[in-house]
Amino acid sequence: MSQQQLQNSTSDLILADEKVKLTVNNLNLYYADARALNGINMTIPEKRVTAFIGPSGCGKSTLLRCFNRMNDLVDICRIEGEILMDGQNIYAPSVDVSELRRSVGMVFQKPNPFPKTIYENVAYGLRLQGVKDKRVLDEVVETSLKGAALWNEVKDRLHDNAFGLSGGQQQRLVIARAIAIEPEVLLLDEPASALDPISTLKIEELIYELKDRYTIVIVTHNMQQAARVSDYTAFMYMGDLIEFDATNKMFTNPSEQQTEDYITGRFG
Ligand SMILES: Nc1ncnc2c1ncn2[C@@H]1O[C@H](COP(=O)(O)OP(=O)(O)OP(=O)(O)O)[C@@H](O)[C@H]1O
Repeated sequence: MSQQQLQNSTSDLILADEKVKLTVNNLNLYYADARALNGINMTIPEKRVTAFIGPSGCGKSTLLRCFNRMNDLVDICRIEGEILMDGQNIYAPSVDVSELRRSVGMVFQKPNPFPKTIYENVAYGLRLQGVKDKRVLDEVVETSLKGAALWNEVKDRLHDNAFGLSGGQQQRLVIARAIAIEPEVLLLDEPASALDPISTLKIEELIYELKDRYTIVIVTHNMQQAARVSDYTAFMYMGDLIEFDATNKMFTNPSEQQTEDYITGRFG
């Protein structure tokens, strides 16, 4: 798939026509007394790729981490408002956070395979769930590695240590590990920023293929990447959501002057 095809295929989308997967209502987030997110309201459409762009420190990663409650791990972090997934508030007291993180997988900037074999990295989540049947594990490892476009490169070395893979292969392995437990949402925090251009292109193609099955939210510093891979783009600035629209519209005819200034490189 060429980069041109990646871009053109996303051109005629309208947010109002989409099925909603996640809804953010009046979300404020504080690190101690400093407010990092200011009254965010947005909907993330199902089985689409949504990109968060904006200058460093504007709150992209903070907002992304709200979707699987990773910010719970930060002591000084406090949240007001709600986030609904399929209509249920993921911040309700009854929510099982481990279960939420099973449904909402996350991949970070730096590939973080476990110090285990390629096979065991992918099988890890299933083993945690108590799956022991070798046929089931073999099958999930194979389908997940195929799903992450890595199978052909590793099928003859499944029992080698994952650290022997290249950075780009490690990142696809981490994606295979994430999809092995069949999440509904995949959060990608600058997944290609540590990779060379060819590995980056492979990750972008992979994102394009995965969106048929998952709702994908990606934080990226790279505007060309946002334009290539995403269906929808959110532009953030200093904790505010400035504009959120179909990517094609945002990059050709943004509604807000601030968005235009940012995407044309006038600031940020
Ligand atoms: N754990 C934390 N403790 C205190 N402040 C934090 C923490 N994480 C982020 N912040 C602050 O919250 C604000 C938003 O940061 P965040 O990392 O979400 O921005 P970002 O847009 O993802 O930036 P970048 O593109 O540089 O990664 C920044 O002012 C940052 O310093």
